[in-house]
Amino acid sequence: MKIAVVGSGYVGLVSGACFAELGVDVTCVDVDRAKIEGLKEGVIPIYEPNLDVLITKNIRSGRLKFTTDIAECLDDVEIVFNAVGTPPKKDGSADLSYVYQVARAIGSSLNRYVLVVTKSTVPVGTAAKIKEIIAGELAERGLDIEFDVASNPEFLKEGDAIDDFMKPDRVVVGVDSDRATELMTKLYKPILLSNFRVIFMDILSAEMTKYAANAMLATRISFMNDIANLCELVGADVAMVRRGIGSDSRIGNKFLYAGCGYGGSCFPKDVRALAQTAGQYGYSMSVIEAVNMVNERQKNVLFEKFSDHYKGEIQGRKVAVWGLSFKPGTDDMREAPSLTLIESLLEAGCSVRVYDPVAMKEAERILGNRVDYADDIYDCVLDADAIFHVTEWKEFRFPNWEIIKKVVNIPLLIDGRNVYSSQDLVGIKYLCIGKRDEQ
Ligand SMILES: NC(=O)C1=CN([C@@H]2O[C@H](COP(=O)(O)OP(=O)(O)OC[C@H]3O[C@@H](n4cnc5c(N)ncnc54)[C@H](O)[C@@H]3O)[C@@H](O)[C@H]2O)C=CC1
Ligand SMILES: O=C(O)[C@H]1O[C@H](OP(=O)(O)OP(=O)(O)OC[C@H]2O[C@@H](n3ccc(=O)[nH]c3=O)[C@H](O)[C@@H]2O)[C@H](O)[C@@H](O)[C@@H]1O
Repeated sequence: MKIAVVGSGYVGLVSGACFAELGVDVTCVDVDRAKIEGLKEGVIPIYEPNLDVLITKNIRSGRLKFTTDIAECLDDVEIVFNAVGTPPKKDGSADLSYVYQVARAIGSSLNRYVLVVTKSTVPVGTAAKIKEIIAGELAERGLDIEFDVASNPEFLKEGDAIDDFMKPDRVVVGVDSDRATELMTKLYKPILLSNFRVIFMDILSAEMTKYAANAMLATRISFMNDIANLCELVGADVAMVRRGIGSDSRIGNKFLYAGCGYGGSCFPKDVRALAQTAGQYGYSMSVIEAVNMVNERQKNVLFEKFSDHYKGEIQGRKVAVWGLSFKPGTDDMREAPSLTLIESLLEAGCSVRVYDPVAMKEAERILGNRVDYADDIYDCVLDADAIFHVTEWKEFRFPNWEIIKKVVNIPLLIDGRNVYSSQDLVGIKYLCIGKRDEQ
C-alpha cells in the first residue's frame, strides 16, 4: 500500500515512519525545503526518542521517502494524510490556513481517486470544507474525479510518540463512504491484528472526539491543580489525595498530577479552540473556559511562591531553572510553563540561568541572550538564590544535594513537579505544589 503524509512535524514524521515500519510505502511531504533535504540525509528536525532509528531504517529499506512537491507522488498513492500544523489564532480559534493549502494543492494536481485523511487536530466541520475546496479545484480544472475525505485524529504524546502510535489505546476513524472504510481498514490491518482497537464513526464525531479527549485530559489537570491549591490552604497533601481518588477505578490514577500548569502545542490551543467552536454556535462551555483560566493562573504559582518567600524583594536575585521543555522527553517549548516563569522573573529584574537536557537550542532560539545557559544542573545553580524545578527530566531525580548546598547562595528549591521530598533535602528550604510549607 502507498500513502503520502503531508506535514513533517511531530505527527507527520512519527506517523510516516511508523506506517513505513508497518510495511506501507510512505512519502513524507513538507514545504520546508531545508527540513526535507535534511531528512533525506537522515537529519531529524525534532527530538523524539528512537525516531531517528526508525527513520534511518525505513529510508534504507526504501519504504520512506521525502519530497517538497505533493504532485510528485499523488498519482501513486491511495491515501493522503494531512498532518500540517493548526496553530492558534489570536482569538483562540484554530488557524486552518495550512490545512486548506494542502487541500488546494491536492485538488490542483489530483488525477485519480484518492482518500484525503485529516490527521491534524481540526474543528468539527473541517472535513466538509476540505471536500469543498478539493471539489472546487477539480471543477476549475474541468475534472470530475472521485475522491473521499476522512478524519483520523492523532492521540500520540510527545516523548512517547512511537509507542503511542504503534500500541494505541484506540485509533479513531471518521468516514462517510464504504471505499474510505475499506482503505482505512486495509491501512490499519497490522494494528487490528495486534488486537488494538480501531473505532469507526462518522466524520463529525471523529473530529469532535479529538477535542473532547484533550479537553477531558486538560480538565483533570486543572481540576487537580485547583485541588492542590486548596490543599495548601487547608493543610492537606495533594499527593495523598491523588492516591486516594485515583484508586477508584471510575476515576483512574493517570493524568492526576498537580504541577505548574499544562503546556505544549496541544492542550492549551485545543482547549481554547473548543471554547471558540462552542461560541460560534452561541454556546458557552463554562467548564472548558474554567480549565483554561485555572491553567493560566497555575503557570504563575512558582513565581508567586518565590516572590512570597522573599516578601517581594526579588529584584536583582539570581535564580536557576531546571527544565525548559513543556514536559520531559521532548525539546518542544510551545506554551511551556518555564516560559511564563522566566518572563515573570526577567520582568521582576532577576537574572536567570537555565538548563535542560535537550531543549537548550530551542531555548536559545526563543530566549536569546536574555538568560544564561548552563552546562548541567550544578553549573546552573552556582550562586543562585532559588532553584526552580520545572520539567521532571529523569536526570533531575537524584541530584547530589551536598554539592548543591555548597554552590548555591541560598538553599531554596521550588518544585513545580512534586518530585522531591523535604526529608531528603535537609538544609534546603523546599516548596512544592499542593502541600503546605511546614519547615
Ligand atoms: N505535536 C503533537 O504531539 C500532536 C499534534 N497533533 C496535531 O497534529 C497537527 C500537527 O502538529 P505537529 O506535528 O506538532 O506540527 P508541526 O508544527 O511540528 O509540523 C507541521 C509541519 O507542517 C508543515 N507544513 C505547513 N504547511 C504545509 C503545506 N502547505 N504543505 C506541506 N507541509 C506544510 C510545516 O513546515 C511543518 O513541518 C496539529 O493539528 C496538532 O494539533 C495531534 C496529536 C499530537
Ligand atoms: O493532541 C496532542 O497533541 C496530544 O496532547 C497531549 O500530549 P502532549 O501534549 O504531548 O503531552 P502530555 O503528556 O499530555 O502533557 C501535556 C502537559 O500536561 C502536563 N501534565 C500531564 C499530566 C499530568 O498529570 N499533569 C500535568 O501537569 C504535562 O506536564 C504537559 O505540560 C495528549 O496527551 C495526547 O494524547 C495528544 O495527542
